[in-house]
Amino acid sequence: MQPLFSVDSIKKIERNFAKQEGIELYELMQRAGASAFEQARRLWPQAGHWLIATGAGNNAGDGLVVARHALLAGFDVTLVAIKPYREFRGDPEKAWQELLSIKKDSHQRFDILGLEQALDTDLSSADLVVDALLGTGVKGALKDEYCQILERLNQLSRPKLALDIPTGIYADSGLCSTKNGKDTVFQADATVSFVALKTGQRLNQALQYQGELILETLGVRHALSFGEEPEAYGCNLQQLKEKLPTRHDVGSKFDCGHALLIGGGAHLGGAVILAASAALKSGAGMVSGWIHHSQQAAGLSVCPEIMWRGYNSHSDFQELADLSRYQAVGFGPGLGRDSTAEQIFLDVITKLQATDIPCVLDADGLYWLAKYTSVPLPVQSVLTPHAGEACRLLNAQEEDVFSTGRIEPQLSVDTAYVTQNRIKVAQTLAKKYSAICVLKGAGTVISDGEQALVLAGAHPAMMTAGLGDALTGLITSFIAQGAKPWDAALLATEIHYEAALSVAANRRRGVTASEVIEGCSILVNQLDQVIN
Ligand SMILES: NC(=O)C1=CN([C@@H]2O[C@H](COP(=O)(O)OP(=O)(O)OC[C@H]3O[C@@H](n4cnc5c(N)ncnc54)[C@H](O)[C@@H]3O)[C@@H](O)[C@H]2O)[C@H](O)CC1
Ligand SMILES: [K+]
Repeated sequence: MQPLFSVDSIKKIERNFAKQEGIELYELMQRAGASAFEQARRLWPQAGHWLIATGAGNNAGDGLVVARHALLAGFDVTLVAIKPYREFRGDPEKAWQELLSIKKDSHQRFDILGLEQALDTDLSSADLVVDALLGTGVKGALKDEYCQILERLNQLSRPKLALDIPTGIYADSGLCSTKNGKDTVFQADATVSFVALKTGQRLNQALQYQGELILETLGVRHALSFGEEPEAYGCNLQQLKEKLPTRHDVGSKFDCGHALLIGGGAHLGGAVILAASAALKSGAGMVSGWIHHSQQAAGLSVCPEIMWRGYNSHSDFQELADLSRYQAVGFGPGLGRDSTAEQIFLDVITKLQATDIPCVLDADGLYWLAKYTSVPLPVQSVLTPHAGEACRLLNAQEEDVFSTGRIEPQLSVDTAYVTQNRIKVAQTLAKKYSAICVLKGAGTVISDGEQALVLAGAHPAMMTAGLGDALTGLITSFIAQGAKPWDAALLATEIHYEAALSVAANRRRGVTASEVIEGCSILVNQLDQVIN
């Protein structure tokens, strides 16, 4: 697993490491520039003319070290200096002096352009663009001169490398700077990040702008050994594959878990049908679906292997509600917000409390949970909110129900807050509801209130209805098959994402949840082969 640190922690780790090794921070800048240079050569060996744009801080210093290596290797270099080098102080000044001191061949080109000159010059002779404008030190919206040069650099159809983090991305949140509603960010093909990964590099717009993410530790082998707590950990499917429940050669459907999906109120069948299909196709031995009777025929025609049972009213539902035979319950997709749905919520949650059957709550299940925050959830329940649902759950107060009746909770945080504080929100929700929280979004954050993991990434094809229902079905299925809810949440989230990527291939639009469910089935079976 890969630790993800705040910028403050990274700075402390750098300082403590330098102290421990008896080296200066300038040595780290040297290593940063040298390693970025090597990575750029590896990625784009044909690049003979390097365009390096520098800002005003240590990130610019890293860029000047790259420039020195490029000149020493015999390449042409054009520097674009937003701040004049004569005004540099400290380590960036040292890097500048060292760059000036080298001897280059007379045929080598070495130009330095200020902002105005750069904007007036045809820069298309460069083979590679290196962004050393701003790194982790960026605060607030980018100043105009940075926006202007970024627009120009992004227009160049040349490979682009960002040093540490693309200019315009905030390293703690992964959000980006904007101006007049447009993102002002360097669009990198690759980013060479230094020392350790910053939390924001697995979240939000960073996923769109950083390209391939390469970590150069600069010798800091054990970032965890400097007393700084990571904010979260990143991990991938390779690291999770062992969590897939074992499937034996001999046995029956009764050995492979019975998952129950509850939802699909009147006119709302699609979501629970998708969730139940995902549970079945990811390996549950048996899947039952409880759905409004008006939707039952639709469920049967889509997936006759699922045991669909219809309810008309809450009293019908009570007759169905013997929950003891299931190993996991997925609750909420398309359930609805009427009084029947409310009764069903209270009924199911109360019944499950008396068992050790984990419950995965999604969609309208989360809506009702926000109305009844004080109703204890079954042990090891899993909540799967997106940002909007997370707001509702965060804002919900017990007194909403008990003192003021069922009103919409007072808004105190909004989705922008959730997006900006994804790790903290997932941790807070997990604590508040004593559950595992799977906060969906660009970089899904999973927390049990203590640890937090960032999984999956972002893909344009995933912005489509039904994908969340599929995830609910997958988590429920893995729990039913024997995985611990925490492991099931991690595994399902990553499989869901990887399957969506592979199903989407080159498509950015029009990928359906049904296709992703098929993709999950294929991926689960591939994992099975790898493990066995
Ligand atoms: N500490 C080390 O020795 C190492 C650092 N590395 C690299 O350093 C950067 C972080 O450097 P820092 O000087 O803290 O910040 P920046 O270079 O990113 O920028 C600071 C610079 O930018 C100005 N500024 C801030 N906000 C804005 C804004 N919105 N618009 C315009 N300008 C802004 C601010 O005034 C400062 O002048 C890190 O990312 C690494 O690349 C090395 O990795 C190794 C060791
Ligand atoms: K940068």
